[in-house]
Amino acid sequence: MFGLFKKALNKTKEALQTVVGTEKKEKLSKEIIEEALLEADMDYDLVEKIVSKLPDEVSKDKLRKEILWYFDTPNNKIEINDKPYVFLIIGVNGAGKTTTIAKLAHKFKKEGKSVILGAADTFRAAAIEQLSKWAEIVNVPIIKTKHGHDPAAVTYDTIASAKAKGIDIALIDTAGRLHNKINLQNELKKIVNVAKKAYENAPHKVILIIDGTQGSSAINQAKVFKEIIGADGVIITKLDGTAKGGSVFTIANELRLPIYYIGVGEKLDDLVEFNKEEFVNDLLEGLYNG
Ligand SMILES: Nc1nc2c(ncn2[C@@H]2O[C@H](COP(=O)(O)OP(=O)(O)OP(=O)(O)O)[C@@H](O)[C@H]2O)c(=O)[nH]1
Repeated sequence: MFGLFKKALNKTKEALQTVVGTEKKEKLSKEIIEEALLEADMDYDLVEKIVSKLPDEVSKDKLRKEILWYFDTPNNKIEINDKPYVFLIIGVNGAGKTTTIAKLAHKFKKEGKSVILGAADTFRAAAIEQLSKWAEIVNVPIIKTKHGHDPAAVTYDTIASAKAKGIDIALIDTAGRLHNKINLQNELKKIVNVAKKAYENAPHKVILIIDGTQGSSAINQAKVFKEIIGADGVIITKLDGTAKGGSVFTIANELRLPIYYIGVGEKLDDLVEFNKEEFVNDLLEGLYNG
């Protein structure tokens, strides 16, 4: 069970070790803990809250309890309880939407479910091509249209096709950047309305993809998406590529949304279901070196 987040926290561990060293520790001083958590990019206010409750010398267990106390995100698993179950994937360009859709498709297929993709990011030709390549690799059908065509129509066709063919899950990609915020808002709202026309329960989950390497700018962009369309939860990508593992706490606290998965690499299997206790355990293992 443990160690699931080791790959995600590899670089963060290295950053922590620049502060605490590499030998195993029973206790750490609260000053060192403060410095290490800030080094891992945990939000300053959060670090201050945690540290204010600590004695001078702190055991791993004590610190685990304090961090979990402030890590106020529910462990929400996605339960596929309808057919088709429709996911709308939103987020800025480059956050990892396309790769994450491929990883989700791969995961659901491994669980024996059928999947269809919808290429509703019609704003960029490359996005349609990229998703088509993934569909081929994962071996799932894809509904697509020409660059510039109506993304709501692609959404409708994807859901209608899932219904007609008895497909379990539809994963729909969306554009991350239009000409401006109003355009983006109008397009996403239209996609949601049309999804409901295709199937009244859709979309079952609107998932916001956040680039874990981007720090506070990613959080501000995520807030814009949450504000204009709403989201049920997030997936944080590229945690393997950053020493900012502490940003997971900031994202959870600022957005107040469940974290469903963490992206830990560019391969199809590099997607880990999030669990806050395990995540904190792995982070503390990095801090106390064991
Ligand atoms: N290391 C690492 N790289 C990732 C992860 N997820 C995505 N990437 C990489 O990040 C880059 C951007 O990912 P895309 O999936 O193309 O991002 P996107 O949001 O769909 O971007 P557009 O297609 O430009 O809208 C690619 O090079 C991916 O391989 C991850 O969890 N870890």
